[in-house]
Amino acid sequence: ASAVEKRRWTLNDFDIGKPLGRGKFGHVYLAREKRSNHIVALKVLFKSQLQQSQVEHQLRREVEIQSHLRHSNILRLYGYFYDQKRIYLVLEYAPRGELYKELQKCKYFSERRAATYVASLARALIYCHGKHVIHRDIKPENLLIGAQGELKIADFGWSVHTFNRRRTMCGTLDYLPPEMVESVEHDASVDIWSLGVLCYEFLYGVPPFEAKEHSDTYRRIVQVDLKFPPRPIISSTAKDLISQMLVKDCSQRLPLHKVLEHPWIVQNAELSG
Ligand SMILES: COc1ccc(C(=O)Nc2ccccc2)cc1NC(=O)CCSc1ncnc(N)c1Br
Repeated sequence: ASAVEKRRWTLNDFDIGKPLGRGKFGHVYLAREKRSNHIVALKVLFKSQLQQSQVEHQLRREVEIQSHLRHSNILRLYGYFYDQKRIYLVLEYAPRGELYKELQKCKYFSERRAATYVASLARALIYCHGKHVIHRDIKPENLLIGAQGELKIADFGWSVHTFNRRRTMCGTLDYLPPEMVESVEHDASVDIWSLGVLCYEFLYGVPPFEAKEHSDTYRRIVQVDLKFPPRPIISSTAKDLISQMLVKDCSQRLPLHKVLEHPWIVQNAELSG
């Protein structure tokens, strides 16, 4: 049986360790599954909170989606169990923690590090789209770092299967493409836009359409008001890739497999990344 084989887990199957952070709707703890000694992250969600936010169906869909996803750049959801008041998610533990903290610490990443992350995210999204799953909420807060420094997409709180494309507004505005901000039909190309926003933020330390007021961010997104600051100095190939992903017409955005062939990625991404 695998290290964390899926059985009817209860809380007694785990030794609970330090708190790892406050994820969406709940707290996350380091934990060890007693039988296998396997280290995991245990996320505790309160049923009452899920009920009042009407996200139980979302969680059920997410658990269903995650059970079919196996990719080194996607954080595993090994399984779940519940008791009277709580639902517990047994998650893969990412030993090097949260990417956004790393970005805050470094201010911005080198072009090699940014390209390595973008390449691994592109591969993870190609894998998801191949399974008709769009993520729709790729942002630094949802990214973790594995033991070898590799990126792990960690929260599918808003993912949907493409056949039931939703118009719901979700997550912060910064990462949403025009079609979601204007809440019209959207498809897998939303993840290409978000990857472009992420690439910009990895290189400059701030998202491209950031503004004080929500309404200004909204306007900058729908107008694709993309500007490249003079500092830090970024290569023209990096700007070219970002400009090909942050395109208003979703059918004109650079497809993910073309992202992996772009000169900036080919010249800068570490293969292992
Ligand atoms: C596959 O990862 C998830 C899958 C699902 C959900 C989730 O809450 N879904 C959800 C919750 C309510 C309603 C609808 C969806 C959340 C995560 N992941 C997380 O919350 C990340 C927890 S923080 C952490 N985890 C590992 N190693 C670390 N070092 C850290 Br820090």
